[in-house]
Amino acid sequence: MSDAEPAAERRARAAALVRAQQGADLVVLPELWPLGGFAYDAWSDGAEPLDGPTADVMSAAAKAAGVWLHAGSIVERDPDGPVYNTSLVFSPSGELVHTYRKIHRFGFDSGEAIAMGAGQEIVTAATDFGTLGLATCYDLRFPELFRALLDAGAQLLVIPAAWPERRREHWTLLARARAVEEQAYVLACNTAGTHGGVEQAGHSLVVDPWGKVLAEAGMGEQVLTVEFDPAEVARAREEFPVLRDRLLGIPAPVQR
Ligand SMILES: O=C(O)CCC(=O)C(=O)O
Repeated sequence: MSDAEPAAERRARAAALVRAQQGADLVVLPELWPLGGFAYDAWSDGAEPLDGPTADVMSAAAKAAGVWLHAGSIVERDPDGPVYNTSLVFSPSGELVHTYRKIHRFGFDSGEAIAMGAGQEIVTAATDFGTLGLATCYDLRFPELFRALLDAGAQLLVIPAAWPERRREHWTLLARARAVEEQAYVLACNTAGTHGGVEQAGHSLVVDPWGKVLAEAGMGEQVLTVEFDPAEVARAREEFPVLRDRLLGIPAPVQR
């Protein structure tokens, strides 16, 4: 992905990649890819509604391939509010069945916390092969969100991202931590190339409920194809039932 590539070309290229995945169950794209990820100068002009050009193209691509499609995120223009970093999930018939507005906005060296509104809803998506739990990029650092997704029934945690190369160790470590902690699959799809001059980490990865990395991409743009058994979530939770030992209600701290 290069900063210079126009959104229409990115959409056409992404749609062709999705169409080529016929026979897959689920396809996942990264965060904010139509606008070149974290190139926040482009966000205001490039924001689009939920029935805008990215949704149109992705709906058609999901339908043509007959796949569940987590189409990464767009800058959503809400006519009544701010813009949001919003993920889109399409069914194999091309229907937009779920959206998720990123809850934790990245405020460190990015304008996201200023430019975007914060999502307020925990979102899960029931599919033919299990329940997806939706999170986006920086959300990965906040385990309480993933506990809430677990409690809402999530079995496969899907995390599109635009994570920079300089913190790649955190990306892979946190993806594995969330998988072990929630005893769930983690499907973490990251951008490659540069956004606004920032080198992206690539290294999309799929982690099983035991924390084992089943597949990991390199730094460049690539399609990562992974076969796994969603029933492993139930097996892992049964075989090593650590989630049963959760403290339901943290005791108040004692002053000594
Ligand atoms: O947390 C990080 O290190 C990166 C987060 C980020 O780039 C994002 O939320 O898009």
